[in-house]
Amino acid sequence: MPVSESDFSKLDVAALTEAQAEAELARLAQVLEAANTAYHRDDAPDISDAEYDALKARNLAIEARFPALKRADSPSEQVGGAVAEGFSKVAHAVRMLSLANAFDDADITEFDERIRRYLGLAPDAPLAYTSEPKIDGLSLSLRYENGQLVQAATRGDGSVGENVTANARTIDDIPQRLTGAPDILEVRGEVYMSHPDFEALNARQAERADKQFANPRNAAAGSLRQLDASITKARPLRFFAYAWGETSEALSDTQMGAIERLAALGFQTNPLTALCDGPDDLLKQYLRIEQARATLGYDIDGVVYKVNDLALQARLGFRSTTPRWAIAHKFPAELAWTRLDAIDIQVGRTGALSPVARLSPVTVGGVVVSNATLHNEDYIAGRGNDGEVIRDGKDLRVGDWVQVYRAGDVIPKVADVDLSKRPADAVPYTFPETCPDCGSDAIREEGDAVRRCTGGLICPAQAVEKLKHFVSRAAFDIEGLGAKQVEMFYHDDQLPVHEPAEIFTLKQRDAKNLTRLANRDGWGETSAGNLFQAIDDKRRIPLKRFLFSLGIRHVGEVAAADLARHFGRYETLSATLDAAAPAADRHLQADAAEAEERRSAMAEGRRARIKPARDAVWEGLDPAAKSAWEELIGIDGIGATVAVALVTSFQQEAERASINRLIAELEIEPDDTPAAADSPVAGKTVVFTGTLEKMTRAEAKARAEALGAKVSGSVSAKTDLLVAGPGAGSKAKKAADLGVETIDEDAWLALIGDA
Ligand SMILES: NC(=O)c1ccc[n+]([C@@H]2O[C@H](COP(=O)([O-])OP(=O)(O)OC[C@H]3O[C@@H](n4cnc5c(N)ncnc54)[C@H](O)[C@@H]3O)[C@@H](O)[C@H]2O)c1
Ligand SMILES: [Zn+2]
Repeated sequence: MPVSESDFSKLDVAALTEAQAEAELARLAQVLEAANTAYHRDDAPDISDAEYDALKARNLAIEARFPALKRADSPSEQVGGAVAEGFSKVAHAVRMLSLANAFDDADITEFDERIRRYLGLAPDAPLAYTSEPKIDGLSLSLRYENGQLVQAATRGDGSVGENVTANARTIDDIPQRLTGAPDILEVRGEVYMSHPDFEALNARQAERADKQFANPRNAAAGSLRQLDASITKARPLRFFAYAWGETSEALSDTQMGAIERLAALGFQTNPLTALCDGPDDLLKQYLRIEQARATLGYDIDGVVYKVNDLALQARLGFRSTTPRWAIAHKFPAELAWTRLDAIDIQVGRTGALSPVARLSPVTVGGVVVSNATLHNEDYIAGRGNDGEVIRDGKDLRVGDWVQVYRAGDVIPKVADVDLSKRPADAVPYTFPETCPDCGSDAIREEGDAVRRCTGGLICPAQAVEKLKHFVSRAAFDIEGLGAKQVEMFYHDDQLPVHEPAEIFTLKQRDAKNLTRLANRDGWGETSAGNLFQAIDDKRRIPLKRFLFSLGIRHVGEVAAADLARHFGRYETLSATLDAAAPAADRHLQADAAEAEERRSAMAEGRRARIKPARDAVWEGLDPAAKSAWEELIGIDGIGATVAVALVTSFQQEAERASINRLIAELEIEPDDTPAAADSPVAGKTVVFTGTLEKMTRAEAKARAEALGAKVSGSVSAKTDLLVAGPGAGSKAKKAADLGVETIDEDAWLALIGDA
């Protein structure tokens, strides 16, 4: 496929023409500038660090291939972002730079080779480095004159930073006064926030309905860069010193010596700082620090290596934005190791027992992760959905050292386990065979990876989840009655709500109670009155919302809307479900018969005869049941799975009784698509087949439905019209057999007035 001009952002750098490269550099300059502003100035990044790093690397690669195209405002020449408004500016006596990045082992060997070349050192000449964690916070420069802290500044764009002196004075780790320090000393390091402090801050913010911080780095940056220093004071910030700017006399002649001197002056320095004698040693230290990452209690995003000898550092000097004598070896963005502290079982609305990993918090891809899904019992045991071996068959145990994986916005997963770190007393996890909530048997049906509680309505966990679903946004959406309130009423002795119908009897029951809701703690006349009013407002409800709110397995918003559109009225739907019940049974029997046939065919070494096996089961079924069933599964978007789930819950006595109690409280609005009445296809059942050339199948369906037609997936006696494009097969034949009118796409467009 030819790549259009606007698509070359996806092109390989090696494939770019000069013109494309120029346009791409312009695009990258703009995108990176916006990302820098969001990240550095507003402390609210809108792309992930990995995405940012990839864009930056792409920019560099294009510049390397087309040096002449490098822009005056090239992102590779810039550090950080501009000073935010409201702060006074501080010009740095010595620029505050960034660090070059390394992502794999080869980058580190190259780093060492480059330095040796630059200095003219033989490959075997000794060359020592320091290695230290790369703290994920923001850098700060502290200026001391005659031992007094006189100024604190952020990095800003590297040359000019923000004056945050008053803010820095509120941080306990930062000494106000030094003894025995050079007359002029600029100490540089990282301001950061610990995990527990970060969590407590976000909890406090939530209580005040204030903004949540995505990760400790953003929280630290947002807290330090406050125009009102009393806000900074209330935020528990910390500081690690690891570098220096202007000094009136040298701190030491080595990096390590300088760090020790800073520690002696009263600064916090990182205890994992170590001296290494070459790339191999650096990589060992990298692994050590990566493994320690989850237990540090604060975020690090890599390991920094620096040439130890300060005289050599001076000879190596700087590129435009980074020193030649240091490099940041970054951790992979989406992976992190941490401890599996516990496995909890959550019971869902449909009874599914879902195992959840409770993890020691670790930041992965810019987000703190403390929970991850473990899918189901097979996954914990090291088996995939089809019984295949996963993670080399390694199971997961409480206490294990596990690798957490997170990509984009997906729920974090546990990807791997390090058996060498398994505690001696770790035992295989036994998945519960009873519901942790109600004690009912939890069983696994054949072919289902999930174990389910059989308690149904008597299971509190299921009941509460069902209620939460019932009041959710796309369902009844009752103002003032969210997940929290539902949970509260579920456990309330005076005014309990155990099923949806009881929501609608709250007001009436409350009136009979000695202590009225309005007189309870946290409530008043107004709030109780508002709640009852909001509930009354939802007594009239559109059919599709009603169906969705029932929380029947497989019946999501789309299926609910399809059903509502097809049946129009609740009574029609429920009558069809009742009529179809014997057929749904047969369908399940046919599935069982098919499985049995497959098994015996396999054992007998012959080909399975699926169709005859299934067909035999259907013999002698009441035609009314069969036609109701066919109507159901003929609805576009509704398959046998949905149909069985629907019929089963409507046949389940307790559940049906609960639905009937609910209906008694409601007025269900029939679904009649507006503007449909005057269309020639309104009320008609239409089937599309073959290739449509002027529209997609989805468009055709949406358009037909907007005009009040019902779109079905299969041809039956109830079909009014078949629209057949080229390649129409069995459906066209069946329509001809049944005498159903068949037209082509153009005739269809003419009929609905779209030609
Ligand atoms: N998501 C976004 O939109 C976005 C935008 C801009 C930048 N970023 C992220 O910010 C980072 C780039 O910013 P950068 O230029 O500050 O580079 P950097 O953070 O990768 O490296 C330089 C910084 O590391 C810090 N550091 C921590 N520990 C250190 C130590 N022991 N020794 C020396 N320095 C140490 C210093 O503050 C220094 O300024 C990248 O991780 C990038 O992904 C993200
Ligand atoms: Zn249960």
